[in-house]
Amino acid sequence: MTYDATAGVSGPGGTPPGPSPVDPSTLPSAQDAALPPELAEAARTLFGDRLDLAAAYAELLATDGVVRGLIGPREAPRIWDRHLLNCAAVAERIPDGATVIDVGSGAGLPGLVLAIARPDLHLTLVEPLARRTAFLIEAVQGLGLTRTVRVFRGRAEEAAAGPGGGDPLSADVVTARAVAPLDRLASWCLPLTVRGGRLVALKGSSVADEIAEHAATVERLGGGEPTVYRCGVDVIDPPTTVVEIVRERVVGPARGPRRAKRRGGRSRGR
Ligand SMILES: C[S@@+](CC[C@H](N)C(=O)[O-])C[C@H]1O[C@@H](n2cnc3c(N)ncnc32)[C@H](O)[C@@H]1O
Repeated sequence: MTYDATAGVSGPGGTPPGPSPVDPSTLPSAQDAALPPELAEAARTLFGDRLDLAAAYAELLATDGVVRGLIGPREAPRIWDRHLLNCAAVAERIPDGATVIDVGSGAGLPGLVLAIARPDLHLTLVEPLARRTAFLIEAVQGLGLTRTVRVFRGRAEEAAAGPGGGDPLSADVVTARAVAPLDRLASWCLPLTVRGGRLVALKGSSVADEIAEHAATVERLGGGEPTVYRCGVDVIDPPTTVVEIVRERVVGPARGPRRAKRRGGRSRGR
């Protein structure tokens, strides 16, 4: 596990080996990441004057991201609607100047997209896999986001415990997309959230079933009632569905069965 507060460089030769060599004729091109004209208005609304930066990230995903096996080749032509716009819409749920931890960032979704759309946020991208964090570090540097984004290599549970015996990571908002079912997500993400802060999980159409199944566990973990919001209404179609859970109570780690207390207070050694 490494804690990279400055999004340090993965220099030439420093990148772990990716998948086996690819036939150059099948390599994705920057063309695949071109913003489709029908999405241009939504992209301008969501990224404003950072649209060029979003386009640079789209290109990186569609080329390097595909070659290094971080996203599937079939995703390249869908990068804007399924990934960038879908994730950027969630920015409306995040308060000004908030600290944000994105758990299971993968290739930077939604964390890097939020950093691009919202320069007022401070983000930590939490991702355990070396190949992915190498890509993230390079992307953060290449896109000029080192002032507001850092990359933590490790699992959410390790970040919450305090990396290398240091301070635990925490943030006002913890985001996650396509990482785990709601019960596991809450157990990983609520400990990373400040009290009164919230988990914002991007979910699909079956979110109501997931909430029904896991609400009791979420409550036990100190979470409030899960609430569903639709983001980007009238901007993207379909809007992005998120479920939010406020960390209402700080619950300690699970303990074993309680021992019966002795009468008369603490026991004395004999
Ligand atoms: C299906 S990918 C989704 C990546 C990205 N969020 C997206 O939407 O494209 C799930 C990611 O979660 C990461 N992950 C799995 N368990 C994790 C944990 N306990 N803590 C942090 N990340 C985790 C995986 O390494 C993987 O990159």
